[in-house]
Parts: sequence; C-alpha cells; structure tokens
Amino acid sequence: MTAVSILGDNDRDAGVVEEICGYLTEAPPRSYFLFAGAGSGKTRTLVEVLRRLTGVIEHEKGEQLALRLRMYGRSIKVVTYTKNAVSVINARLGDNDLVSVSTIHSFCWELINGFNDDIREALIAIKEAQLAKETAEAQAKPKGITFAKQRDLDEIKNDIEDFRATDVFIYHPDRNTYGSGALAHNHVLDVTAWLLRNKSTLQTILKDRHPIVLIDESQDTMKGVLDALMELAGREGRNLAIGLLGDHRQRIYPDGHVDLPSLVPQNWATPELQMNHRSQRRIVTLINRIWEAELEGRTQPVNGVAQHSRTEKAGGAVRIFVGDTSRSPEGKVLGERWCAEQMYEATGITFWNEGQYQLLALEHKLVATRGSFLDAYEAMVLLDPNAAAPSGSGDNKGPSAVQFLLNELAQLEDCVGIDGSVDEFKATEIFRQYGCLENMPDDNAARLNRADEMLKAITAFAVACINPKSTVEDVLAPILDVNLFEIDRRLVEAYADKSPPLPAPGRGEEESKQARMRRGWCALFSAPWNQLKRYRNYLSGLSELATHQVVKGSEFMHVMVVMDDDMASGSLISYDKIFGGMELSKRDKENVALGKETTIDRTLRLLYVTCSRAEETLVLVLWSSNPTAALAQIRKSKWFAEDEVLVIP
Ligand SMILES: Nc1ncnc2c1ncn2[C@@H]1O[C@H](COP(=O)(O)OP(=O)(O)OP(=O)(O)O)[C@@H](O)[C@H]1O
Repeated sequence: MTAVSILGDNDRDAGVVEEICGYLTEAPPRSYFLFAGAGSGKTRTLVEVLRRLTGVIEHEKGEQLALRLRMYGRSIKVVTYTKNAVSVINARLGDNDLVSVSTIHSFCWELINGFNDDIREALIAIKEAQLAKETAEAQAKPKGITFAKQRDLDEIKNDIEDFRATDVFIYHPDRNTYGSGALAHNHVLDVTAWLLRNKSTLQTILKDRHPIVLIDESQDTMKGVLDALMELAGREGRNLAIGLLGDHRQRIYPDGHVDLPSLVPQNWATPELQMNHRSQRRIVTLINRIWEAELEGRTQPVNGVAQHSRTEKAGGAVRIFVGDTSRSPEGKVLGERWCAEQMYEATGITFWNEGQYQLLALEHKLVATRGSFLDAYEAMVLLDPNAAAPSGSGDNKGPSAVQFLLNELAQLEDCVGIDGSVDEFKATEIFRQYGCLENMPDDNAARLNRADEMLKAITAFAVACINPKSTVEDVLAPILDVNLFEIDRRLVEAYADKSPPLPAPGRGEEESKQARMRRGWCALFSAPWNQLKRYRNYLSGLSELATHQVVKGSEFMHVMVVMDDDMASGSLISYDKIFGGMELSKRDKENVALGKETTIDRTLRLLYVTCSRAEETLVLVLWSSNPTAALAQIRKSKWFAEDEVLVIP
C-alpha cells in the first residue's frame, strides 16, 4: 500500500467540512443533520466549519457570511452538552466574537431571562397540561383517583399557585437555585420550548441574535427544545438554519428523541462522517456488528453508516468472558481480575496485569455496590430519582433537599482530624461563609452561652464523624439540635418526623410521592454516614467504575466493560437478553408489537457507547443468569471469533 492510498483511505471524510460550509453559506442557508459515529472527530469537524464561516480560515463564502453577521451584530450559536465541551470548543476556536458557545441550559436562560410574565405564563400552561393529563389518566384506571394520586395532583395545583404568586424568576445554569422564584433546570428547558412555540417575540429574538444554531450531541438533547427549534427552522427557513451533530447510536438519556434521523425533514442536507479515528480495526468491526445486529426484540432501525478504521490502526484485540451472576460481589471482582490476567496472557499488554485499564459500567447500582455506597444511593433515588445519579451534562448534584448534607456538612467534616479534633479556625470560616454567626446575641453572657452551645455541638459532630458506625442521623443530630445553619425546610421537617415509613409498594401498586420520599428520608437517616462521601465522589465522577459522565466523549487505551443485570435498576436494561442468557419478557414482546423502544434497543446502545470508548483493546465481562445459554448464543453470533469467547471458571 502506498503513502498516497493510506492518505486517501484515512481522508475519506475530508470533503465534509466544505460540504457543511456550502449548506450554511447558501442563500438561504440550509439546515443539516450530520451522521457522525463514535470517534469520527465531530468536534474537529465543527471547529473547522466555524473557522471557515467566521473568516478565520480563508473561505470566500465564509468571509461574506462573517461580514453579514458582523454588520447586524449577530453570531452563530453552538449548543453543547457539557460545560467541559464549551471550554474545549472555545479553546480550539480562540478569540472569535462571531461564535457563541453555551450549554443548552445557558442557551435557554440567555433567551428567556427577564421575561418574567412570559415565564410565568409558560410554567402555568405546562403545569395545567400536566394536571389535566394525569387527572384523565388516573380517572381512566379502574380504581379512579386514589388517595395517593390525589396528593400528587394537589401538589401540582400548589405549584401552579406558587407560580402565579411569583414576580421574578431566578436561575443559575451551573448550579441548583434556591429561594423564591428559583427555577429548576428542567423548568428552564420546558419554558423555553413552550415560548419558542407560542411567542413570536422570542422567535424573533432568537433569529435576530443567532441565524445559525448548531447543536452538538443532538441525540441526547432535550426533545422539547429540539422540536421547537426544528419547527421554527421549518417555518423560518429563510432566517434560521439548524445544524444537528450527533450519533443516534450513542443516545443514552431518555431526554433525546428515540429515532432522530427519521425526524429529519426531507429538505435538510444529511452529510456523513464514515471514519472512526479512535479505535483499532477489531474494535470498529465489533461496534459495526453490534449496531447492525438483527436481534429479536429490536425495534430501532439500523440507520447510519458503517465505520472505517484508520489504515494504520489495523489491529486491536477483543475478548468476551461469561460468568455466573449468582456469585457474590467480591467473587465477581476477583473474576474480573482473572479476566484482566487472561487478557494480559493473550496480548502481552502489561497494562492488563497492572490494573491500568478503564472499568466501565453504565448501571448506577453496580457502581454504588462496588463503591460501597448502595444504601445512600438507594435513599437518594427514593428522594429524587431524577437527581440521584450523575448526569452527562454535570448538572446533577444530588437531590436538592439534601444539599445541606452534601455541601455544608461535608465542608464541616473536612475540619475534623482523624482523631476527632476540630480545626476551629477552619470551622469558624465555614460558619462565617454560611452566615451562621450573623445572629449571635448582643448580650455578652448570652453570646458566651451560644458560643459554648455551638462548640459542644461541633465536638459531638466530630465524635460522630470519626465513628465508622455512625449513621447520617447520628452526625446530623448535634447540628440540627442547636440550629447551627439555615437548613432546607424539607430536611428539617423530615428529621423531626419520627413516623416509620410505609412499606415499599408491591408490584403494580401505586405509591404517592410523599410516601416514597418518607421511605427515602428514613433510608437516608439510617444509612452509614461514611457512604455520603463516596456518594459525593460518585456524583462528581470520581468513582473507580466510570459512569455516563466519564463515558460521554471520552476515550481510553484499554477498556473492560462489566455487564451485570442483577445490578441494573428495573427492567430498562438487560445484557442477558441481548446475549441470550434470558428470554424476552411479555412486556418486551408487547413493545415490539407496538413498535416502541425496547430493553434490547436501550441495552444495545449502551453496549455501543461503552465498547466504542476503547482505542486498543477491549474486554467484555457478562455476569449471566444462564451462562450456558449465553455462551451458546454468543458463539452462534458473528460478533466474536471462537477464541475470543471465554468462560469465567
Ligand atoms: N481527522 C482526524 N485525523 C486524525 N485523528 C483524528 C481526526 N479526527 C479525530 N481524530 C482523533 O480521533 C479520536 C476521536 O475523536 P473525537 O473524540 O473528536 O470523536 P467524536 O466524534 O467526538 O467521538 P465520540 O462521539 O465517540 O465521543 C481523538 O483521539 C481525535 O484526536
């Protein structure tokens, strides 16, 4: 093979940048959807397009567009999934006032901030629609509106009244916002989508500021906002162009559209990137097979192009190991080490016997079990299922009602030495930071009394912190008893409520939000305190097993993917079903018949995402409920060669 042909093969996508520049500089500009698989260099393509469209790199039509943007004080908006992606794109673009990069939350808030009457109207309309829908659904059930459901409906009505009474709405895209008028992250997205659909002022503002909007990771972008933008681009074809970048095969959040490619309007351009610059050929072949697989229970279409690896990346190694899921968690950890050892023996790559590989799993429960913080995690899920686990965009900081435990109390714990001594200087700083010293009595004696009370509380807190047997309640009690901080009302009330939790609902039984939260609070108060620290690390992406947060957009030389249905919450994911260790359920078959998304679809995409992170070598470990059946199907499938399939003894 000659140098020229190597270059030719590797450069098969070289024309895509120019192709996209052509669409966006057409008069009027044309919207597009870029099919771009794993490791295809989406960010690089995006940045190269932006450089040409803003006159950084010589480009005749780009320079004309730049001139027009500058003349009207406009810019191209790039919407990314994470704050990290904002910095990556900004760093690669350099100083460029014709491009403005934001996360979707910032983008939405930039548009609606200050339009308080519109925000209120949208919030009320959204909640009223929710109320009507949930009421109708409950009425249609044989039991009608149960007591538990009525409580939930009343809560929606209360929210509507609260919105009506709010004058000014506040929000911070980078953190949770508290206090009167505070909007949650999802409110901001819902409100923006509603206003883009219903208010011409906002539509005009958007196209006047940003005639071109490019959305990265569009497969996971909240569908409400995406639909509103696509609808607007359809209507305002001459004034607003949308570019969607992403890989529908890598959709991992339920916020995105089930099958985005099929929603792309006919008149949009659909360029394609065919290269995978990241992985060795063996891995690229595997991910192509995974995506093309015709599995029973699959409803998602096989749209999108097969990828090509770089010519010089013609190697790579893959193994799948199958073991019995009835093993203990410790036994499984040992089994996984054995697999790594086998990989070392097969490839001679020393990283595998030095623990220098990236463990990946996408089930939060698995991470929580391996990381020894399962009680804390499960309590958080009961308190707020949407906020308990880290999210790819880095928004989730845990349930809002427990922020005091995760922030103030965690900071206070940092002032406690391993012997239980308290660094009083540091502790005082924290009290000052949170305004705990502002209401000290003026009277000298009362002041001394209060200081003494505070000292006793922090000493008791320190003793509880260093005791490995302490529960969250043990640590919290001394602090709450003396009202040291201004604490979220929900936490204070839950602590004061000494009623026992109701039992968990049986299969098919309904549970009110309040009853679920009461179970969550009780579980949290009795969880070991030391689990909270591990839970915090997990939220910030620091646990040994990587989850979505780390996986999105990352790459690692050597990857081990651990698949264990026992640790998957609910029935949304099942590796055993795609590998043949378990039959499809009745529900799966019903979903197939209705053409709905199935367990198989979701699991296949998770597998695609995790496998495509590997550059050189990849180990898959399946803990199966029926290893014999799974092995038979794996051997029959064309995914792996005979010598790539092994049994964990
Ligand atoms: N044109 C190119 N030539 C050589 N290497 C490239 C090229 N484009 C990207 N790469 C390299 O390939 C790897 C994958 O690129 P990148 O992470 O941008 O892909 P991606 O499309 O964002 O992938 P994913 O969606 O899987 O996260 C990176 O290591 C990047 O440096």
